[in-house]
Amino acid sequence: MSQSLTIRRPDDWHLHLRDGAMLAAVLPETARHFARAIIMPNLVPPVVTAAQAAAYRDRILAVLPEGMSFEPLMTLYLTEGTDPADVAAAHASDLVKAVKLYPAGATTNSQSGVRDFGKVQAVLEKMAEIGLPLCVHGEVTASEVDIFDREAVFIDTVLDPLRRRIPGLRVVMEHITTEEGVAYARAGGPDLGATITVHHLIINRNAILAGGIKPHYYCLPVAKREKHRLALRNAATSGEARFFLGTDSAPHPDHLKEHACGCAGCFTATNAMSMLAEVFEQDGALDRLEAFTSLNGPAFYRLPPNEARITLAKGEPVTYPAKIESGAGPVTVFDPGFALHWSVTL
Ligand SMILES: NC(=O)N[C@@H](CC(=O)O)C(=O)O
Ligand SMILES: [Zn+2]
Ligand SMILES: [Zn+2]
Repeated sequence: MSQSLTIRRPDDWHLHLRDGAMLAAVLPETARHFARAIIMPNLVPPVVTAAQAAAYRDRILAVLPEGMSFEPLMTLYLTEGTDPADVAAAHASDLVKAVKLYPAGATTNSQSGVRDFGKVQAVLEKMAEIGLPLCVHGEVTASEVDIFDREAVFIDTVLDPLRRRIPGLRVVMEHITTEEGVAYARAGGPDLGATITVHHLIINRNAILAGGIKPHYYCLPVAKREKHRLALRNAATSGEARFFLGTDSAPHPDHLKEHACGCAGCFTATNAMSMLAEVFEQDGALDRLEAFTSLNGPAFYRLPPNEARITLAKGEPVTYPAKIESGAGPVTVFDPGFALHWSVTL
């Protein structure tokens, strides 16, 4: 018997589109299935001001293929020099949907991020006042903290004190990877959300390190032990409003992934929905896929869910390209390590 599932068109609440030829190459991979996405601002140089966000939005829309519709939801990269008035104006004009906090040095292109939180207190207070969410890459960067502990330590030593200092600040814990992240998100009120990637639902740290080093499974935050993957599966498939999809699809050309100092990031835009349907089916939770991909994110961001629908159909194993061409060389599509049977049919 063939099976199919119709859900509201999904959105991606954490996406890297890059710029130039890479942008043109990866945008259709997302726009094929997703109506909207929160666009990460970690370009070089970063998207710091409202004017830069408006220009980036125009560059994205300029390379959107004929016949595709897609709405980029822009973000600003928080720096110690960010002007609260510029942030408020960008929000008031409806251009910007969130501000992104990168602790300096935490991840790809985060060197302009925050070192001294005292310097961003005023802008965070302004954001709390106007209800503009702060998207947080939640890892400490101290070299003495083990890389597998950096998320849990961040929650205790940075995120929780920050939320206490600025009551009412709306926060999205981006790409959570630990049971501590799940528990903290669950304990927060309606002003706290958390995105979960597709790849962190599928791999644990063995995928990166056992049987030879696998650079295409390396991302930040790095995948953790199996118990953490299971906690993420439980959260994503629970239907709980605070958890929603942010793929963190993060393309890097293969020559920079397969490198002595390989870049962090998994490229999942191409097969994200097929992988998610497979994962939710494995967990007997297909009836909660729509909440995760299409309902909980808009509700957190106070946007209407999409009216359009997509249909996923189950059949013979799906074929998808192993790599896409990017102008900067091929980009490997994330390989979940098992066959996918669900495809987006319309
Ligand atoms: N997730 C990643 O491993 N990489 C992201 C940055 C980020 O989201 O931390 C990137 O921009 O490549
Ligand atoms: Zn990040
Ligand atoms: Zn990211």
